[in-house]
Amino acid sequence: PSWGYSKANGPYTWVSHFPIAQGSRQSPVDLRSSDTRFDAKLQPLNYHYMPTSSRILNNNGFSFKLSFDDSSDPCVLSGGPLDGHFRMNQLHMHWGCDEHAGSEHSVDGNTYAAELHMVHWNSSKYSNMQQAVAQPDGLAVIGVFIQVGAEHKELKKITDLLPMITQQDSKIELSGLNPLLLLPCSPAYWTYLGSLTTPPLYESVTWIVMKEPLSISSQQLEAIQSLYSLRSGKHERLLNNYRPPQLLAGREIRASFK
Ligand SMILES: NS(=O)(=O)c1ccco1
Ligand SMILES: [Zn+2]
Repeated sequence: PSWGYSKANGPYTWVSHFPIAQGSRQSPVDLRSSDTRFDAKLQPLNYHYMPTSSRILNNNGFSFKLSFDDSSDPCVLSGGPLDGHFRMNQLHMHWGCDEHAGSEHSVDGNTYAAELHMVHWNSSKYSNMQQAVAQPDGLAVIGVFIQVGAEHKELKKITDLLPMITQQDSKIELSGLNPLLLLPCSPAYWTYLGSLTTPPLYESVTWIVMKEPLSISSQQLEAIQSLYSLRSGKHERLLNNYRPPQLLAGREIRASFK
């Protein structure tokens, strides 16, 4: 069966078709304070983000994905640990089946209900996402932890539409989402060199994980957990689409904060 998150085709089986799963720069990782070092030379992140139109797709049982039209460059990331400019191509999420697990990265072993990923490709060096996706300096992904609490107004523009795309491969247009409002107030982040957390697991990602989580309401989390998938042949809820933490294998994790 093609890869997924069930026992038969989940993260521990991926190595059979994607040997890089046992590579030395795999993601996610546990962000352990004993492995992180404050780096005063880290620049602030610089977002040139503005409200943009996108299409939300229940992308065949891995997650829901908002694809942006990156032919112009409405959303560009630079600064922080990055050299050059990175264009946002898509954003998506990972979640569990309860609010205590679901994120991919963890902080000293603590996991969150979900994790938002904003995927950018290096538009200073490559001409599109497909060219950049397998290059060691090809991608930059911002990870934002999500916990249950107050409703999140901007994410509501997405979660309100999810009931319309519960069936796999269904899609819907969404205009006017402002990715800037999907970032936490604090600029504090961790950064390290890693990989895609889903096959093909390319070791092409400079990870930037924000320290401060976003809050969403329990109703919003339920809307996310109500997406369906046919991945495992059965028509069932798409849950626990997160990869467990991988070996740091000697990598350093830098913190932009003390
Ligand atoms: N989950 S993630 O952001 O590493 C990703 C992007 C594309 C494939 O996997
Ligand atoms: Zn992801």
